[in-house]
Amino acid sequence: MQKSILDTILSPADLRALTPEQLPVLAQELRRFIIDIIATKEGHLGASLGVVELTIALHYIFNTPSDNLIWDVGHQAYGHKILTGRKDIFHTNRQKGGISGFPNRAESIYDTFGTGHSSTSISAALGMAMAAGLKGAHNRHHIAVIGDASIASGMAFEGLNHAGVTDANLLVILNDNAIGIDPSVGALKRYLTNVKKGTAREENIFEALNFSYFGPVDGHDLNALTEVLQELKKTKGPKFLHVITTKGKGLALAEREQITYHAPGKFDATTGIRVAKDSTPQPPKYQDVFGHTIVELATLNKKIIGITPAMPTGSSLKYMIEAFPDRAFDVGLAEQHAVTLSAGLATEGMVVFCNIYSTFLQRAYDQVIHDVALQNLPVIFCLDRAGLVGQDGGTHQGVYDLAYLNCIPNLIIYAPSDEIALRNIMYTAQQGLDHPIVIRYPRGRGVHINWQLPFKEITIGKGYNIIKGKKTAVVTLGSIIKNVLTAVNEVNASCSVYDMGFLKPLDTALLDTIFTTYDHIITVEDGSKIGGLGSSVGDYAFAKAYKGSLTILGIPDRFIEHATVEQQYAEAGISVASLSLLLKNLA
Ligand SMILES: Cc1ncc(C[n+]2csc(CCOP(=O)(O)OP(=O)(O)O)c2C)c(N)n1
Ligand SMILES: CC(=O)[C@@H](O)[C@H](O)COP(=O)(O)O
Ligand SMILES: [Mg+2]
Repeated sequence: MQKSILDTILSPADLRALTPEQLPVLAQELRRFIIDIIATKEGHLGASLGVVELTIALHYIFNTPSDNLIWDVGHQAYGHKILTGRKDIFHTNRQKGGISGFPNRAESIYDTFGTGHSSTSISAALGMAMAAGLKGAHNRHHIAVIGDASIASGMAFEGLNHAGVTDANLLVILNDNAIGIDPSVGALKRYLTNVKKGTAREENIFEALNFSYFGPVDGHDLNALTEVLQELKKTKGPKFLHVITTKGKGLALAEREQITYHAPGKFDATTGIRVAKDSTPQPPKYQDVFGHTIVELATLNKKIIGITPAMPTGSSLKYMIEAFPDRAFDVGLAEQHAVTLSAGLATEGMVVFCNIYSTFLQRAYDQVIHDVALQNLPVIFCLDRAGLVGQDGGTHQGVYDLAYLNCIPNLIIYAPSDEIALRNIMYTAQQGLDHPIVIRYPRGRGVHINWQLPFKEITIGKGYNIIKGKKTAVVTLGSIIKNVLTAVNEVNASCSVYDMGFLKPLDTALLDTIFTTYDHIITVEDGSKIGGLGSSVGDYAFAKAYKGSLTILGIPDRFIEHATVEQQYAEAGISVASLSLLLKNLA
């Protein structure tokens, strides 16, 4: 059988040997290859399909990896991976032991900078360009490809602001498809739309920032792309190229339903139709419990406001945005702004639910301390995707929140053991607390089919005994209790199980009882072992001169890479099997 052009590309050097006429054929093959693999292996789809031509053009014109190419977020880098020697292992994408779903420096010399969180590419590329300048390597090019949602983030502006006063050999390419995961929002989006329509009356803002501006260019026209990139190669200093693309390009359904096809799960590679989900009733996703409960509460409490930074679908705040468009806001890809905006709203007595994925709140750490906790403003943070998140891997793990929040005064920190507890703590929090509260819950589904029960108030700072046993107490919090209870039942362990619920305030009265009752305490959490529940219990045990032994289980002091959540639990020693083994040995 005759080899496809794609089969002959083992590295960008092979790509650069092609004639310009061969490039559109390669684009077709590359698109097909991505679709065929992602249809069964799952992953991010729309973003990579949208940059197929741009990816080919960049590796064709620039001398990668000597020229540095950085993909912002990195969820659109599948074509880049395939063209840079990873075609044969692309089917292992996002699986344990396989390649990462994001650029990763440990994986390839072509992945010049690890990404996953957005809006870092301009700063990183500028750093590389400045270093090259200092080393006298003035001919090397440094390219940041950033999306229209990601460029609206503060960090991207910080990079542009600095780059504009340098002579760095930096090329920023705006891949403008007018959508993030959800449609892009904000004044910048409006401006970019006007630029595309030729109706922008303002001075070009990128030129105003001292960038040489090129575009807008059709990002699916390989001739236009290669031509403009050649031109850019000859232009010195900071340059900006505005490329217009369609997310999901080449798969009709993905073009039409861009939100769904950002990461569609399994689908038919020919039709694009998604594989039907099991129709038997299932417990709800935690995100939907949040999304529907906030609508219920907002109906009763007119002061409730909902905030999300660019994740209305992922957080399910979209339900409130639909129901109460004047009280629920997608503020764009801007976690820092989301937190301080929430603080501002709280100063005026609004009851603000600020929903941010655990991993993305890392961006707004100072805002949590300086703008919320220090001023003791009762913002209600809902941290979705807390704990281990599975295939997104190391960049997206929500395992640091308990530790990085534990040390902040004034914060209440709660991890519901199930979706009913999530609902009840949301109800409790909106009644008015004296402090800000962080509610952290995992990716995925809860455990109850009937979860929409009447609200019950939760007592702040109170933990509970769930199972009574002898000698050993297992002390836990959050949804990981499911693994603990399953393990206890499986091995018929004669231990007690405590659901602390709150990391802060810690139920020290309950701990006092536990210290006097048990010789051995095991803490279990799906957060970093350092600084979370185990650390707090350990500190308190030390202060109380507890004579028994303490075993702390949680996420070890290393990054947990992509795998299924179950595999990641096993790696951390908190899977049902690992807990069963531990409890069995105790018995
Ligand atoms: C700091 C941060 N917040 C949120 C996200 C989640 N996220 C991943 S992709 C994405 C949208 C990116 O949109 P855009 O930059 O336009 O790229 P596109 O998907 O359109 O290629 C968001 C919000 C993230 N990765 N990082
Ligand atoms: C690339 C990125 O950051 C998002 O697309 C993320 O993968 C979403 O995660 P969920 O699938 O958990 O919403
Ligand atoms: Mg976009």
